[in-house]
Amino acid sequence: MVVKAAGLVIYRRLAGKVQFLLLQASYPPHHWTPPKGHVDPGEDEWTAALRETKEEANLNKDQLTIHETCHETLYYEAKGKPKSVKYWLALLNNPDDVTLSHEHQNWKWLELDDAVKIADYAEMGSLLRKFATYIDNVKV
Ligand SMILES: Nc1ncnc2c1ncn2[C@H]1C[C@H](O)[C@@H](COP(=O)(O)OP(=O)(O)OP(=O)(O)O)O1
Ligand SMILES: [Mg+2]
Repeated sequence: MVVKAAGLVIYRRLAGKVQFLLLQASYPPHHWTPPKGHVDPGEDEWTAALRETKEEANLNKDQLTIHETCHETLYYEAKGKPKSVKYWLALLNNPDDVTLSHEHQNWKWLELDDAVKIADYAEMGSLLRKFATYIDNVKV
């Protein structure tokens, strides 16, 4: 059985630069990921992605422009079990504050190369690069 999770890759535009939001887990290995978490029984991935974003970063759907057609699913092994994480891309409309839950100890807004470095896992790096290309092509 695959453990399902979902989240949002949130970015903002600041001084002409695109920055991605990454949260650092408050437990080992203190890894950095976008807001995301487990899909509850009976819940779909979209609903879980929004719920986890609210719980982990205190950002609501109405603060975001979600690019519904830009999404990707990562597959990896976590705690000995196969896990899937579906991410959608979302713009934070205004430079609003992030508030963390106890699950995270820090957050950063990072431009693409720094985000790829801190996110560490190769597939997450590819996902961020793909989403950045999508952002470059978004008509503003
Ligand atoms: N993209 C990835 N590829 C491989 N391993 C990863 C990746 N992201 C995180 N991990 C590792 C870090 C941890 O050792 C383990 C579980 O991390 P993660 O999937 O972030 O779940 P989590 O239990 O910390 O939080 P959540 O409840 O938000 O899913 O997998
Ligand atoms: Mg989580």
